[in-house]
Amino acid sequence: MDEFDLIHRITPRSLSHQEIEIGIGDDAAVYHTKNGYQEIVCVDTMVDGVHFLSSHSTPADIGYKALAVNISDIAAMGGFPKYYLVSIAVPFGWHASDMEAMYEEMSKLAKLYQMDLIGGDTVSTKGQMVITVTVIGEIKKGKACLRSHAQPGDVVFVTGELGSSAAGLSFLLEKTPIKNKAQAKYFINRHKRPTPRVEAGLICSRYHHVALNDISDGLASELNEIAEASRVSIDIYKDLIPVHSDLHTLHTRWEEWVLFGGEDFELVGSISGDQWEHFYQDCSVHRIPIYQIGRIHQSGDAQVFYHNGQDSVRLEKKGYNHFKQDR
Ligand SMILES: Nc1ncnc2c1ncn2[C@@H]1O[C@H](COP(=O)(O)OP(=O)(O)O)[C@@H](O)[C@H]1O
Ligand SMILES: Cc1ncc(C[n+]2csc(CCOP(=O)(O)OP(=O)(O)O)c2C)c(N)n1
Ligand SMILES: [Mg+2]
Ligand SMILES: [Mg+2]
Ligand SMILES: [Mg+2]
Repeated sequence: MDEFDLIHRITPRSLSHQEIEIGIGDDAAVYHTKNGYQEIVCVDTMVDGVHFLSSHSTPADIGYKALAVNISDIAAMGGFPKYYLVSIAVPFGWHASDMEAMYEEMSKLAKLYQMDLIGGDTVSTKGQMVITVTVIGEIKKGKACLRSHAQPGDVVFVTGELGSSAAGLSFLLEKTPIKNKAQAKYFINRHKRPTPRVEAGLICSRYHHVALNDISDGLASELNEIAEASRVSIDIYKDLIPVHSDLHTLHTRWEEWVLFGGEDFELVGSISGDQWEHFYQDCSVHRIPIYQIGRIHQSGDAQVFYHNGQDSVRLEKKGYNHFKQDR
């Protein structure tokens, strides 16, 4: 595999955005920015053995998820994605065809949002595959949905079922036995191919002072981030959290998947009570699932409470933590 040949092969033949002056092919990309908009930039890295297993995921799966998780971070700001850059450390065993399959899948996902690949970096590694994707998006000035926007009285919501990605991972890692192949396939797909909630994020950005976060590390962790950034407390109710109807049949510890599993890439956030009904209808019209799961409360210290019938427990900021895994 030749590096320059590879770059040539992955260079897009056409671009969706006229604002690009220089894409792939020079020392850096150059594009024009629009008046009245702000740019949003994020980057997330995925590592073989930590974020995926190359023995269980195809290059296409890996490429898809590396881009999707970054689009999800743009969605979690209420923005829309425009450009992406891909940096890869390629293990010696990989073939040009693997790389092409990976880029092809990213390009398919990018097309759904008219995103353009404008650069990246390619290196070899004696170690594991590492892929880092940067996404640049846009949002109307002052409309970003910040973690610090939650206010006492707000309704807390999520955009879809939680725990399904963790269930899929559990099947993949053979921690949960597969009894029904079609069922396992559904959950594994939720894990490998999350759909970033771009449209939901865009709707959120049209309302006043919405707080948002995407669920990568787990509901408990993301809610604690909102509580800390907004200096509020949060109450959520077990019975209101949307989960797949089969989830509880898969494992006795399914509730841990819901609260701490992560990688569902749904959005969790809050909106004022007086906007809630209108917002809910707006989402319904656009066929975006939205569920109220709790309320924001005034508080001196930022805490998250999980109510289960008579019981209520404090949800700690635990979930996926890179430096607290068994190594
Ligand atoms: N190594 C790093 N250097 C600088 N900033 C970082 C680094 N790692 C994370 N951040 C920043 O810390 C914040 C939280 O990161 P992270 O938890 O990865 O966000 P997310 O879960 O939305 O991907 C983000 O603003 C991110 O840009
Ligand atoms: C092989 C494997 N083991 C464990 C996991 C679970 N896992 C890995 S990283 C992660 C959290 C999300 O990744 P992170 O890099 O923290 O994303 P960010 O919060 O920055 O978006 C989870 C739940 C996985 N996806 N694959
Ligand atoms: Mg991150
Ligand atoms: Mg995020
Ligand atoms: Mg992220």
